Amino acid sequence: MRSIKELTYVTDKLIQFSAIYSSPWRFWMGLKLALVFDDLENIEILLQNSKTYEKSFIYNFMKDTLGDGLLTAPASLWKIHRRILDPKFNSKNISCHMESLNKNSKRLINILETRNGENVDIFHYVHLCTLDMIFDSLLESDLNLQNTPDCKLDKYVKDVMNITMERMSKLWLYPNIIFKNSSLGKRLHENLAYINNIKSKIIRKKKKSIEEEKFTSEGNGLYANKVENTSPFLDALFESFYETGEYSEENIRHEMNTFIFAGSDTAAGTLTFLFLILASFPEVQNKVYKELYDMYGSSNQNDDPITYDDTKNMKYLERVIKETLRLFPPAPIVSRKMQKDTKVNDNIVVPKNTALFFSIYTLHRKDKYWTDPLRFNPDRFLPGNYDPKCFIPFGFGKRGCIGKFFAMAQMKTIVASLLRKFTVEIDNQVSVENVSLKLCITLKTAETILLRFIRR
Ligand code: HEM
Repeated sequence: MRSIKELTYVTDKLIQFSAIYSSPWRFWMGLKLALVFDDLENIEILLQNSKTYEKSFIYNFMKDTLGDGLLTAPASLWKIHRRILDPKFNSKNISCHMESLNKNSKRLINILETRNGENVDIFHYVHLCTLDMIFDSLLESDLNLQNTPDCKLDKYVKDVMNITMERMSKLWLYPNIIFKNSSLGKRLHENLAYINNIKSKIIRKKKKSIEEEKFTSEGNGLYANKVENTSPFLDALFESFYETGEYSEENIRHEMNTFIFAGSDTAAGTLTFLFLILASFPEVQNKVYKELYDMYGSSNQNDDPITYDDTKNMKYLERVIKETLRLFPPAPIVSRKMQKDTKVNDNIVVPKNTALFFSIYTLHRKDKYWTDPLRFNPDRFLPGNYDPKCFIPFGFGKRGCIGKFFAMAQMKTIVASLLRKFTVEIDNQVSVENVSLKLCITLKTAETILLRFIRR
């Protein structure tokens, strides 16, 4: 796979090869052997294996941006940092972000009200909204990008992904020294400098507030006098920085970038597919609305905001989101490096250093695991109707997504907020088969999706 076109349309290739070859099939990337798995049995064994905690070389392309953040960290550092951050993404800590999720969804409602009935580029708006949510709730900074068009942060974030993708497709840009001096490398540097500038302000503000609150190591520890309403995530990073040194300032910067990128683009991509589906399948949209109407009647979100418990009760919406993630998983492939020669089963021994690719995309579309796989059918997710092991949009095993509960709360709040207020329409309804896809680090629609939000 050498040209950008082939890499961009990798999902087509995956489908093509997965139909011809049985899992695992192998290919060479230059001198590196790679195996692609899309069968449940081997994926389950391999992704749970502690010998596959190390990420493959493919993640090195993201290192300029994410450094040793969780997604790209070597296994030894990842274990320490994941242990620190894991508790910050449990239900209790997610529920404290609901105020921010409601506030930023309301901003999106207000913007769409001004565009009532017009065609809008849905990805653009939901991307701004998810970025606002990450900055506001996790990084204690209400940037309000949705109402600050002069701040081009979303454009820089998007461009970083485009540049990374372009580099992956150009073999001559693989050596760091060549890439850094290329025009693409310089553009990446400029984009990251812009994002860094915003992060520096956040770090300065956090340090100042810690000093002002006199977080001393005496008495009950650093956070003895902790102010309320701070972000558990940011607190954990700085607590570890001051108390144990397990996060350095550079690690904190990389972790912030990791959450900015991993937490906004994935959800925005999924929401784009989801609204496209709702506009194309009005019967599904009506059912989601009915569930919301049963919960809220025609009350206003100002008077009746969405609580974390509400999001857990949105059972039909949850199935619609799951069905969207099944057909359009934002991370269609994840990859690992095998650290030792490993016998997977009687037929397969994977040699040390082999790059393993797990194709979530084809696993989710195989008729071996899913009845009528291309049919959009949320009810396949009713309890007992499916094997949860075949559904892994958030990855699998210990290196799976840390933000999955946050992501579900974020996406449900946005969808529920918008559907309480608007119906969604599209000029030409689509079917699952004819949604064209591209890979730009995460899975996206190949074309801009224009939808109309019409006030109820
Ligand atoms: C629809 C939304 C999302 C999907 C489908 C998704 C999917 C994934 C997947 C498949 C992985 C594993 C990657 C791998 O194995 O290489 C992952 C990892 C990760 N995700 Fe998510 N994600 C989503 C949203 C989020 C959000 C909202 C956040 C942050 C708040 C987040 C933060 C992360 C981080 C930090 C990792 C690395 C975890 C580690 O290696 O310990 N993700 N995600």
